Amino acid sequence: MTAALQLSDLHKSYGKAQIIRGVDLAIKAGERHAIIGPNGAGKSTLFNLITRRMAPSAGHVALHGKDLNGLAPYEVTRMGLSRSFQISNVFHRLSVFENVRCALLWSMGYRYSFWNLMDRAPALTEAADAIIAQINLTKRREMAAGFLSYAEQRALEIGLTIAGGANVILLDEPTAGMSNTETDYIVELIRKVTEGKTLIVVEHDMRVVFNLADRISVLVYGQIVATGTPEEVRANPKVQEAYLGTAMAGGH
Ligand SMILES: Nc1ncnc2c1ncn2[C@@H]1O[C@H](COP(=O)(O)OP(=O)(O)OP(=O)(O)O)[C@@H](O)[C@H]1O
Repeated sequence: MTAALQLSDLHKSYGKAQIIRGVDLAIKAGERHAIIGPNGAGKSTLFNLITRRMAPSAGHVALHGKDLNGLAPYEVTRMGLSRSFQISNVFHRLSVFENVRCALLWSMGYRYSFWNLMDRAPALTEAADAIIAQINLTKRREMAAGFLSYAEQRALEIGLTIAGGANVILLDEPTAGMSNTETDYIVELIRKVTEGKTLIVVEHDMRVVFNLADRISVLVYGQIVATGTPEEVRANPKVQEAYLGTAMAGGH
């Protein structure tokens, strides 16, 4: 079966600094895949290469078998790949509903100037409300996003990421800065909204990684040193070495 996402001998250098050094990875459709690794290992760079925010120095990324080389990021989005950012792209002054509707419009290729026109689009309202219900924010529908709690803002962020109906979702540290309770809440939410989709998540919290992921890849200095199920990765000596045993010890 064609992989949802296939990285082949992927390289990225900045001048003489080689940041991604020959990454090969096949992510299956419907898989939840976590990418972990020490700070500066190249995880965000890898995301930027996958989404075409950056062009690789060498190698290929293929989405559902189609080579992405030469495509613009928006073209990749249109092909069904969507990502969230470490820094939120929620509009704080807009309501929850307006934020979601905005993301839906973007995904359909409209510009913000069509805003009023879209007021008359019941189908759009219905679609926005369905997403708001999925991320458990129906009671906050009219609230300005800036007044939501941190966890709710991250939930909205996830809602915006899935709004376009993408079937490959990339989440960059979705639980960063959260308490344990908030983390558990967001993990459940991610599980729910990515059901049947392919998820690639960069995450530092090992509890989240081992809870959520079907498979894990460990990136160290721009190379994948291990890929496997949580059990396989936990038992891998190279991984234990990369983490000096510390982060893995808490990874239940
Ligand atoms: N535009 C750039 N020019 C030069 N070096 C860069 C650039 N962007 C990133 N780097 C370097 O590439 C390396 C990998 O960075 P990247 O942000 O991808 O790592 P990361 O694994 O996501 O780290 P973290 O876990 O801290 O977010 C770092 O050493 C960083 O300094």
